[in-house]
Amino acid sequence: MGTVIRGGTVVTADLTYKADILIEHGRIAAIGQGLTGDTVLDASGCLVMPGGIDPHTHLEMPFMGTYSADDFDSGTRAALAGGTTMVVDFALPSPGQGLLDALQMWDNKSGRAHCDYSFHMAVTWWDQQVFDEMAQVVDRGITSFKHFMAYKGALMVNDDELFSSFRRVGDLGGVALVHAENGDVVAELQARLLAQGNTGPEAHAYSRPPQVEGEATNRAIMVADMAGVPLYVVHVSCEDSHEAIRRARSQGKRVWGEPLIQHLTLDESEYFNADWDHAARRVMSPPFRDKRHQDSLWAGLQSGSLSVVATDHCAFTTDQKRTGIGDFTKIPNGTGGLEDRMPMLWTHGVGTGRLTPNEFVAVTSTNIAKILGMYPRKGAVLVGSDADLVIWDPEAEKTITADSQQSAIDYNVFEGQRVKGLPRYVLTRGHLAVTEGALDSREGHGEFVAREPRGTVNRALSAWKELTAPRPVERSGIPASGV
Ligand SMILES: NC(=O)NCCC(=O)O
Ligand SMILES: [Zn+2]
Ligand SMILES: [Zn+2]
Repeated sequence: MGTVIRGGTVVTADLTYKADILIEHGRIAAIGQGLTGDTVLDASGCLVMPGGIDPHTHLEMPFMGTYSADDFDSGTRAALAGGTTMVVDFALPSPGQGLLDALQMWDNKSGRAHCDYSFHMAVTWWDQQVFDEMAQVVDRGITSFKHFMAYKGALMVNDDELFSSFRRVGDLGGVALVHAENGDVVAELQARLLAQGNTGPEAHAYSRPPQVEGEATNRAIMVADMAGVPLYVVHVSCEDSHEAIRRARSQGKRVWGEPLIQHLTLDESEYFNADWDHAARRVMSPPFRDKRHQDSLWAGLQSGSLSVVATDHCAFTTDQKRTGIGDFTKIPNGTGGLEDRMPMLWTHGVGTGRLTPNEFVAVTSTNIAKILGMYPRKGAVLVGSDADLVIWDPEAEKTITADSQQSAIDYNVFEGQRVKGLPRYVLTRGHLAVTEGALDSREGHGEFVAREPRGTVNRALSAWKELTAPRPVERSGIPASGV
């Protein structure tokens, strides 16, 4: 007979209405009035929404000489506790490593997941093997390929590699992702700052001004346009990058931008804290910005020029951060946020009137499900969709604290923040994983979600590129050669 969610208000990206929901075999079986089931969850006073999807996590990622501290166990527990029912992580080949080989490593790690997951494949180097294996990666349901324009000497790819890879992704019907920062300029600024005796975490922010992000975002947009591939810009932190995306979209280019909850709610003053640990714990790339940039990001979500709110969850312990004492370039880059994204965005977005509840659903779930080719299995409240649902109590409150979090690290960048709006229940494919903050999730419950290439945006872009492709002019009378 299944589980019934009774008496709530269903909120999707485009609709708000009162209805019960019946769940059977992990999927939504019926939506209507007066539904019955073996188990009844009381949703009175609550909103029933698609579970959050975080398309940007780095769980157990090898990076800067260490591994990010949250793995698929603690990371997906954190996700569920905060109302996120799916994560998309990055399979990251080390330079010279094959894509399929890297995928095998990520397959092994993800067996511990408590919620569903998928992968983006990173392109960190380029040759014929990478070109060939990209097709097999797409056949396995991974249709998005990430490129780092920063991290020179490690993950960074150059423009020729970027163009070749973007063309390949376009031909395979996928989406190109970029971390857009000019890695050459960052490396120069880092060296100069260190030489001048700027060794503390604040120098991390000085070494990555908004211009390095704006320049790289513009470049990636132009390269993607020439390659004929849809582009998704991760962790957009500033007006300089947002402006490039906004302009591209107004010109009809297929570009999406993803701000993070950290950039929306924390600012650069964190790096000037007198406590080294406090500042280093917040070192991430791009760094936090000033209020003007934050306002730009919020406006982008309101106007639709930015599409998705993610976390880039890449958590390091204080001990790991301390590797960079005396040299800010050695502080592992990354912050957490998986458990806090939904409550923080609700509090600072819906709670302030910047976002409607429907817009909240769009930017935390539905938009990315469409962009990545998994809608309406994910990101929807429809009969047949996976029962990944969050029953959201807009009146429930808590104070964020590391002591009560699922994440394995010893601090929380949002420590002490009061949030209003929390999950009453969270269901992952029908399994009740969270009840008012108490977790009852299962390690290994999470399943890999294969995605479809050649979505509607790809097809439209391909049709346009084909129509406007260079063609030789047919000429009847070609003059004889002068020789
Ligand atoms: N963002 C960050 O600082 N760390 C994670 C890796 C990345 O996304 O660049
Ligand atoms: Zn990045
Ligand atoms: Zn990232």
